[in-house]
Amino acid sequence: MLRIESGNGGPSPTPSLRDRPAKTREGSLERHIPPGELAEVKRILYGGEPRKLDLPTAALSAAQEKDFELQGYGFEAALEQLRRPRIVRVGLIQNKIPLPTDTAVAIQVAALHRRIEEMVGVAAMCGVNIVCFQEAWTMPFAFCTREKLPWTEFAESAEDGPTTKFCQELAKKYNMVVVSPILERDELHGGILWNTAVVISNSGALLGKSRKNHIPRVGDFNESTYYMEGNTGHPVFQTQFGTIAVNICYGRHHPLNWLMYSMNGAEIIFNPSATIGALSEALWPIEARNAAIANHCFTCPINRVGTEYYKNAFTSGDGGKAHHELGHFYGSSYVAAPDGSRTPGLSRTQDGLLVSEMDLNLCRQVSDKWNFKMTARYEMYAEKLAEAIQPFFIPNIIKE
Ligand SMILES: NC(=O)NCCC(=O)O
Repeated sequence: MLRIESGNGGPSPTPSLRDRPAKTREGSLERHIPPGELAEVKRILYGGEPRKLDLPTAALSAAQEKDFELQGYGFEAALEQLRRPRIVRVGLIQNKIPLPTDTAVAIQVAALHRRIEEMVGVAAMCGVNIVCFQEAWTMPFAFCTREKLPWTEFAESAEDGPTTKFCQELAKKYNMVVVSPILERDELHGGILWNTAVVISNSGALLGKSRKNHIPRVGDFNESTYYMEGNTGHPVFQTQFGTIAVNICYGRHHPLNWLMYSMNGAEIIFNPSATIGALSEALWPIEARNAAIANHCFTCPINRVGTEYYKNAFTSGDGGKAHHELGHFYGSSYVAAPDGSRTPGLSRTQDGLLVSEMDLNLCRQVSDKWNFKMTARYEMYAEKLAEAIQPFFIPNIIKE
């Protein structure tokens, strides 16, 4: 069952940031820092502020009517002589599950399809070229329960499951690349499960899939009960709009995981996630932003919103009381650029669509300035890592 949070009941007017409750840290800054100081505080915290996009009025009204936040920002790059600007609009979608978790599986999936369909419709009005949804977007994040049924029934074929077919229709209809992270059932290999992002070209063709490389063993994120570490490596997908990769949720904590997508040429790395406030909210603004800086690329972390309620209580194996909720998913999806600048985050509590316009030429421009790829000592790290993974590794500690 889903706990309904206040403000969830229907369309609400869009107040100015100063009147808005503290749903984001940017909202708090806007409300409490004197306007004269705000620009300087933002410069220090965020680097250059991306420009606000002028989104179509029809899109803004549709978002308001359908009760989700719509924000748009644009990142600038310098004009070059030999390359045209490579402008792409990326859409990130964060959402609550619309129905209680004990509703029939097929009805929950259908309701999520309907919700995403209306949000993608608005993304199309905003000229979005590539859209990405949150981790395991077709289901509640029920792995905390350690129960198999009914949750494993949400798993689908990445190649021809109903959700992939649904996304292919959206991709064709809107000429949009769709990144669809699902729970995958792999019929070719004994029907086992994976946590997988399916990537669909704007033509509607299936481009491929990328499986979650790092499975959490923290708190109630009991995902290792359901699926193993992915075996697809670090694929990148060359689309008409740019070269993209998907680093699913917990992979965000592993700098080398980001690096490997970047090594394969990713210009935009999506990070569809499901994570909760008590665990990771302080890490959230740092990790993907740092990855954008370190790898000269754009990063796009997305987190779901809301608190999901489970009928059967589960324990955390820590002697504490059994409980019915994993925690509060705090949304706050954002985009970070290679120069360290970033958009404000979407709401901590409300469904939202973040539209970001980026000139991908910025990746090489920042790389030429900071030269992290050139100055890195990959051969030294590779040699040391090869040694460090040996069972009888001797750390290089210098003692008196
Ligand atoms: N979905 C997932 O991997 N969550 C783990 C918690 C986190 O990485 O913040």
